[in-house]
Amino acid sequence: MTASPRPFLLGPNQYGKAEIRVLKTTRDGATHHVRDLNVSVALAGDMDAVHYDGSNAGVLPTDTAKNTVFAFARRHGIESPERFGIELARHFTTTQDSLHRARIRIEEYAWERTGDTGHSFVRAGRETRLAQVTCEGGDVEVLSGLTGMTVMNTTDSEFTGYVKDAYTTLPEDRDRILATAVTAWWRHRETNGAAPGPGWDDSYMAARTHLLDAFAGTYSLSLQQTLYRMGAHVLELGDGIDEIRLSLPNKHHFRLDLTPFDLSNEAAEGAVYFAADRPYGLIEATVLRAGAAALIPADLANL
Ligand SMILES: O=c1[nH]c(=O)c2[nH]c(=O)[nH]c2[nH]1
Repeated sequence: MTASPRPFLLGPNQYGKAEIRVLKTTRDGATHHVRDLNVSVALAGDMDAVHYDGSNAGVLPTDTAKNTVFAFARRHGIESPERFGIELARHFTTTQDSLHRARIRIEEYAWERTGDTGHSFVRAGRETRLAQVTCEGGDVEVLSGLTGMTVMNTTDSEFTGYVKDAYTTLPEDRDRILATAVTAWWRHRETNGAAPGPGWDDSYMAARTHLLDAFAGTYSLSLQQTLYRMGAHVLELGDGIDEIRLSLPNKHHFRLDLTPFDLSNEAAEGAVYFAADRPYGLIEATVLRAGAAALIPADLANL
């Protein structure tokens, strides 16, 4: 007797351990160094049996994935989020026959030194560094990125000449504040996980600088134009970066009408603004090197 076909089929699936918080210290005499990561492991492969029949024979426990992260931090150290992700992704896919794809997503929190002890730190109020490494069929894809890099220009930004319909009330503005919290992911051309020439940490710092330089250096006619300039600057000056995806919330600052209080409030006078937190415009785009494929998912939240 042949089994009747299943009415419901298993679709795309993955499993793993999310948000493994690991802090690695290294000591250079009295000078200590720290790397503070939040690591998420997502594994995929031959997982029909566990879903259909409850057979765990091909399932590496998520608890083991967590232990592996801690053990690798001790055994290999954490040179950079990208390198650590590559080591982990390769490990899972090369040691377990049932696992065909490993995706390691890492957030790094920055600490700055305080005092002169060599072992005292203050958590930096900076952006969060991001890395994602995907290992599948021997190929390694490395994305680097950042989120929460809040920037503002208090002039050199306008928004005029836009479409006006029956519902448009927005006044044209030739001197507005432009502020955003940058989320960016960029893709490294190398598919075998080789570090870019300057190394992962310097490559990251360079891309961050290029984003900031383009934001500060662009006279903005729209956040869309600023976004494109920021992405293009990273592709132009970065080392081996083919694609960058940016998500820029427009953190609106509305210049107030203070005439009821007999006060003018022009930008040129040093105006007062209402910093609105929502709703916000959300400007998102990928910028690509000509000839490169768009491989970074459009929905960065699901990356
Ligand atoms: O830079 C901007 N782009 C827009 O598309 C837009 N829409 C809007 O209301 N304000 C702005 N600002």
